[in-house]
Amino acid sequence: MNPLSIVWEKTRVNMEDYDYLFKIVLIGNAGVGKTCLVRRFTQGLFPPGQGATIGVDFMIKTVEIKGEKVKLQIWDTAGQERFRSITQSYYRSANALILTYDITCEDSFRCLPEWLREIEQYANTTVVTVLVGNKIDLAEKREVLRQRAEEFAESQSMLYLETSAKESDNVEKLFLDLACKLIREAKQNTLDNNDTANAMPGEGKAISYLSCCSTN
Ligand SMILES: Nc1nc2c(ncn2[C@@H]2O[C@H](COP(=O)(O)OP(=O)(O)OP(=O)(O)O)[C@@H](O)[C@H]2O)c(=O)[nH]1
Repeated sequence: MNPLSIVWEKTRVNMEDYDYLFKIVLIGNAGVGKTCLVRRFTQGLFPPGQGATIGVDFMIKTVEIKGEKVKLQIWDTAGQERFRSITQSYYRSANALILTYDITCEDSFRCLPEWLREIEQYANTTVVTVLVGNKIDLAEKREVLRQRAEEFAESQSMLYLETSAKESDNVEKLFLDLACKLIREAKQNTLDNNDTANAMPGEGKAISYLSCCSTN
């Protein structure tokens, strides 16, 4: 077979590999559990002695929702201040941001307005943002009341969820609910743009969503 046709075949297969492609970026203070959330969701494990992320890490997971294949590109950013200029460059093309804090660490909650300023400055205005309070397995050490976090999230038009990467509480729900919301918005957007006739499987829907989705 001509090598060119092999390349074309592969491209064609890849294009049909999924119905939607979404980019999700996790942000938040160092040590709140971003990497553990990603690894719990993508690999089903809680890594022992997880070290700090250097720069940005990347994982992919494809899930099936109501018969449609959804490819999630998940970007795990370093929370440390010194990596901020690198991580900011990943906001722009994100379809969704998971802003994470640690329910046992008041400081990580108090920094949220600073993170929101970053989002406002660097992310697309249409990005979907979810606030996540992680480490709920450490209930006895809780420093941030759920109601306070819920009210804060509502005031900022963010979705809110509490998770435990360690115990696997709400981790699947976090990513799957987010994927469902992104699909809904992509479909709405496709309808609004009336461009379904030209959409290629695994290609057109994501592209039209990426370019002009509406959120929250
Ligand atoms: N008890 C408990 N510990 C957790 C949980 N999630 C993460 N941790 C612990 O918190 C620490 C930091 O976790 P990471 O996932 O590395 O945090 P991070 O937000 O990615 O940190 P940076 O990469 O520095 O930004 C590690 O010691 C984890 O074992 C959780 O749900 N429960």
